[in-house]
Amino acid sequence: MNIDGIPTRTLRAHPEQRAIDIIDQTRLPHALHWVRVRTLAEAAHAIRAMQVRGAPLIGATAAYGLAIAVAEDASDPGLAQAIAELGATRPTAVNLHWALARMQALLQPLAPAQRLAAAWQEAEAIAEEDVAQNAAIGQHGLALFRQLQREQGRVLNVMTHCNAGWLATVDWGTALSPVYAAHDAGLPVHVWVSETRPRNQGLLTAWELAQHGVPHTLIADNAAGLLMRSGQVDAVIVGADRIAANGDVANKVGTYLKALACADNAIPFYVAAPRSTLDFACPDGNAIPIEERDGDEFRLVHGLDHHAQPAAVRQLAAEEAVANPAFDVTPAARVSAIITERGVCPASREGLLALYPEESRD
Ligand SMILES: CSC[C@H]1O[C@H](OP(=O)(O)O)[C@H](O)[C@@H]1O
Repeated sequence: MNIDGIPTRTLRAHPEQRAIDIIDQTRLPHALHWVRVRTLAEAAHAIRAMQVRGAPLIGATAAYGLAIAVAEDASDPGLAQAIAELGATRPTAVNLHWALARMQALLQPLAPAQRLAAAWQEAEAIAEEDVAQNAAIGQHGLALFRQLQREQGRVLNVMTHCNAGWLATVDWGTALSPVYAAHDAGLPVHVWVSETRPRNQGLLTAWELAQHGVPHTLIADNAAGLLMRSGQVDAVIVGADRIAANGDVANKVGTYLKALACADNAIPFYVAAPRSTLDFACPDGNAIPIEERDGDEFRLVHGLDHHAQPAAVRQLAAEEAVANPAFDVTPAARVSAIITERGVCPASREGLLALYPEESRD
């Protein structure tokens, strides 16, 4: 897709070379650098090191990573090893595990010789579904924004947290898809971009929005409450890494605090996510694994010369001195609505099953 003529697709497949190109997001916003992924090890590294990040993009990359792995070794042990290696990269985003389970269900019954073509085709299907679903999320979210903007009668001030833009998906984004749809429709929107520590995905959102000329303001995540209490925020919209069957939402750490502040200021709190983020087998937020990442993500300030890092700082920040949970859980009661490709629903089991009746276990 192009927004304002700027390519916004984050993953390019090269079936003839059995490889994919991805944007190395650890180099953004300073440099837009594409990396070719040719092996299972490179695909696993890209996810683990967050060269690719964002729940839907992680899922699509894992699907292609499995297709690349099958080109290396299509045997049953090879398939099992590749699924295990990719599945161990990051625990919270269910999209990764959903994509691997879908690929495994397709490939396991096939003879090894049939697996490569089928794997590549299914990975492409997963990627294209993500594009279409995120575009639909944009339209459903746009309808909500139009209603809010009519009520305000001025520029709509929307806050987001972390990056749930096109960089976090194969295309369009989830939380930012309604923002792009509004921008393209001429609906006046301004975005408060809440920064996230330690990986600074807020800068990715600011970079994206700047590419498209969408008015935005980057803020420290802790400034959100001040803006909400002073009437400068009309809605908050975020992505998700896993939505449990009861509507509890796992997302970048700091999301829960936004939802609490929204409740205290009567501001709607929306979560935008495609089907691959919904986990109907996960009963509630307590069952969602929260990724704990390496403390060096806090200790080392990227962009500076690591070697200049004073030894004393590293000594002070000993192993046990740093906790680095990458996500938190927002209870369904603090979520105003979930925006999916099938429409908008309450954050509840009933609400989700009304949109996805095929998932009912009754
Ligand atoms: C479109 S969902 C994006 C979701 O993923 C981000 O996490 P990470 O950057 O660690 O992969 C964050 O939670 C976003 O909301």
